[in-house]
Parts: sequence; C-alpha cells; structure tokens
Amino acid sequence: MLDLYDLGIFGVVVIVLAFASYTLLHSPSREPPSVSSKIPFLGHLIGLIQHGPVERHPQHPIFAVNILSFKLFVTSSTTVVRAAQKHPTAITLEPLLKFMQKSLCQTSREKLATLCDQNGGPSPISRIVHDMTLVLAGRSLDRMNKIMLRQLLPMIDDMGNHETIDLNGWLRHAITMASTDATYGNLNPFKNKYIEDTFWELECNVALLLANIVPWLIAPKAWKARKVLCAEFKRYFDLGGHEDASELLAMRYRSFLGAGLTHEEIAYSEMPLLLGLLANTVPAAFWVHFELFSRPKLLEETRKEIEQNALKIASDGTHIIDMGYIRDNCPLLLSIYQESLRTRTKMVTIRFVTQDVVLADKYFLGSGAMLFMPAKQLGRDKNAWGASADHFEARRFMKSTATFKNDGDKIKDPRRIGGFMTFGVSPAICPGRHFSTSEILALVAMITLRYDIAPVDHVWHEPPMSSSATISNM
Ligand code: HEM
Repeated sequence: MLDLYDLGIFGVVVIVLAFASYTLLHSPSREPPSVSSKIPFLGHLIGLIQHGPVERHPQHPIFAVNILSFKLFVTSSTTVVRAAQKHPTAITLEPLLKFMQKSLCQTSREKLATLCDQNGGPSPISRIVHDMTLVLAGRSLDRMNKIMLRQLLPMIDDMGNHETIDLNGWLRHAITMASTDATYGNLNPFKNKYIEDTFWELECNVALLLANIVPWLIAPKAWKARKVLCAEFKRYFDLGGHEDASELLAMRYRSFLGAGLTHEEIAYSEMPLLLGLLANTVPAAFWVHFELFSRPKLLEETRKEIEQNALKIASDGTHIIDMGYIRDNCPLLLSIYQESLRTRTKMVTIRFVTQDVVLADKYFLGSGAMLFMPAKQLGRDKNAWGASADHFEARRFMKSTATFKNDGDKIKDPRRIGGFMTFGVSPAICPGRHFSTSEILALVAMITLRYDIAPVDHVWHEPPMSSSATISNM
C-alpha cells in the first residue's frame, strides 16, 4: 500500500513529467529551422514568388520563413504532408475560404459572419464546398458529362475545317462553352461571346483584385470584368436560369439563398466556382495534347489503344468512343494524362495553422502560422518517384509499385500518398476532378483519333507560363 508521502512524491513526479513533456512539445526549439534571406523580410517574399521556396533549401523536410512577425512553414516532405492531413481541425483551409468570400465575392461583414461561422463545426461555406463533391459524382455528374460531350462534338467536327488553329485558344473556347453549358443550362450567360471574353479578362488579372485594396484603382480591368460578369449572373438568377441548370448549381443556389444572400450576392459568390471550373482545366488539356502530339511514336501507340479498346462502330458507320472503356481499358492514355498533370503542376497547397500542433512527433507549428505544400516539389520527390522523377515518363502510372503483405493484402502504392498533388490534398481535395478528367480525356481521345497536329514551323516550342496566373496552377 502507498502511504501519503509516497503518493505525494508520485504526484510531484507526474506533474514534473507532464510539465517537461508539455514544454518539450511546445518549445520553439522543436519548431522547424528558420531559413535566412539576403534581403530580410521582403527578400523572402520575392524569393517565394519568383523561384519557389523549396529548391533553395532541399536539406530541410520542413522549414520556417519569417516575414515580419508572421511565420510561414514550407514542406517538401510527403511524411510531413501526411502528418498534416491527420490534423484537419488544427491545419485547415477555412481562413482561405473566408478570404476568398471577402475579397473575390465582396460579401458584406454581416453575411460573411453567417457563412464562415464555425460554432457548429465546419462553416456553412466549407459545407457548400464539401457538398460539391457529392453533386460532382454519380448521376448528377453523368448528366453534366452528357451535356459537356454533346457540346464538344460539333466543335471537334469544325476543327477539321481549319488549316491552322491556336491550340490553346481553341481548347479555351471549347472547354469554356462545354463546361459552362453543363453547369448553367439553357440560359448559360457564356453563350454571349462578350461574357466569355470578360471572364478570361478577369482570370488573367485576378491577383491584384484579391489584394482587395482599393481594387477599382489598382486592378481596374479585373474590377470592371467582375462587375460585368456579376451583373449578367444576377440577371441569370432573376430569370430563373438556375431552375434548368446542373445539380451543382442548384445545390449552391439553395445553400447561398438559405444563408440569406441576395441574387446579386449569389452572383458574386459564383466567381470562385467559375475560376475553379475553367482556370485549370484549360492549361491541363493543353499540356496533355502538347506531351502526346509532340511524341509521334507515343501518339501512334495511344491511337491504337483507343481504337482497340474504346471505339465502337455502329451499323450506320458512326464511330462511338465509350468513355467507360477509356477509363477502364486505356491505361496508356490515363497514364499520359496523370503524368502531364504531375510534371506540369505549379500548385502550392496553402493551409492555416489555427491551433498549436506537433507534426510527425517532431515539428512544432504554432497557431497563427501558415503551411505551404508545393506540389511541384512533392510531385518530384525522388524517394517516391525514383531517379526519373523530374522527367516526363508516359508509362509511369501504368507501373504499380504496390507491394503485398504476407496475408495478400495490398499495401497502398507509396507514390500515390502525398506525392500526386495536382488536385490538392485531402480532406480539401478538388471536387471537380472527375468532371475535368472526363472532359480532358474525351477531348484528347476524339482529337487523337481524328486529327494530326503539328506546329506551323514543325518544332514543338514549349510556351512560357503566364506570370499573371494566380488561380491556375499549370
Ligand atoms: C485539371 C483541372 C483541375 C485542377 C488541376 C484543379 C486543381 C485544384 C486544386 C489543387 C484544388 C485544391 C486547392 C487547395 O487545396 O487549396 C482545387 C480546389 C477546388 N476546385 Fe479544382 N481543379 C481542376 C478542375 C476543377 C473543376 C472542373 C471544378 C468545378 C467543377 C473545380 C472546382 C474546385 C473547387 C470549388 C475547389 C475548392 C475546394 C476547397 O476549397 O476545398 N476544379 N482544385
């Protein structure tokens, strides 16, 4: 039996141990190392924007960058990414959603408080984003895919009438029309060419608008473009356009209306969806065509694969590509698609640290900091992707590195965990990934079977990235 004295000693030891482990756990010494810059403060910001942060500090799996009193952590380690995923409440996207709703959608302070209220768990705005995953799957996705494919077909027929085309411009128009028709139905505002052009004006000037500091003065083009688009979308909602639209739009309209937003405010709240819908699908489709058509042997093999595994010829001679067969029986095409996305992405996943947290039992991140996870570096980690990580390898995703336990259970392919981040990191992964995948695969399959594409001067010049791209990460 323990007497009171023993119990007292025991109590003191427990308290000392608890305090020691708390201090160790929360000590800034457990914080990832800070990296320095020749030009303090501003130097970091310039370096981050111009060169990407990780290439300069490959020795650190995670490091801190101090910008004035603000701390920003950057990781290129899949282990740290996996550890961060285990703390979805402490490391979260919520503040970014609020920022977008405020700066891009101009939601008033009072409505912002309702949309971003986290008292009952996830905020209404993050529930809307979450529910998008549900309506961008199953039958509602099938309906959107059907409309999208019907739109693409005549445009691909028409492609053959032109000796030369601007491939990026052509894809941009085709994807804009097919995606917005599938989303917005018969009264789709994008049927007006002026609205289509205005959207792309907004897309390439959106960065300064997001700063939200006298936007009409510092970002006049984007400010005017947003005004024009929102007026047109308000008219669309006033006319009941949403009644004949996709489940995706119906769900968003119901949710925003339920949160007390007016038609004008809902129109403004469509801006992030429009940017998500179009800004990445167009460059992704461009790069898949670029990688495939610039490799004649690979093009021939892919053509054969589609012809043999996904093409049916009806009795009247109509050629039909079965999208289900593309997905299930054309592994080379699928691998080219994934590899193009892996090698071309410039995505930096950004999360906010809202509670003190220790990652992988090692790295202390204090509340109030931000965590940057750049997909470009994570997607090229040699541990995960091998010595050829930096290069395009068409068949990379056909090879499985999956291993099996003694009982025959498959261990998940380590390359897929944390390494392929073009669509983000769960739990906040891109809800539109299935739609854009169907759209890009349909385009590339139809164009591959019907046309040869070559540059006018016969040399495949790689176009530079647009320096003003903000939402687009390719
Ligand atoms: C190839 C095409 C696409 C790429 C590469 C892409 C990429 C991404 C990435 C990386 C994220 C995560 C952002 C983050 O974690 O901060 C994201 C989020 C999002 N994407 Fe996509 N996307 C594509 C197509 C689409 C499409 C077609 C839609 C709409 C139908 C869409 C709607 C969204 C939305 C609403 C979010 C926000 C999700 C959230 O905040 O949790 N995306 N996308």
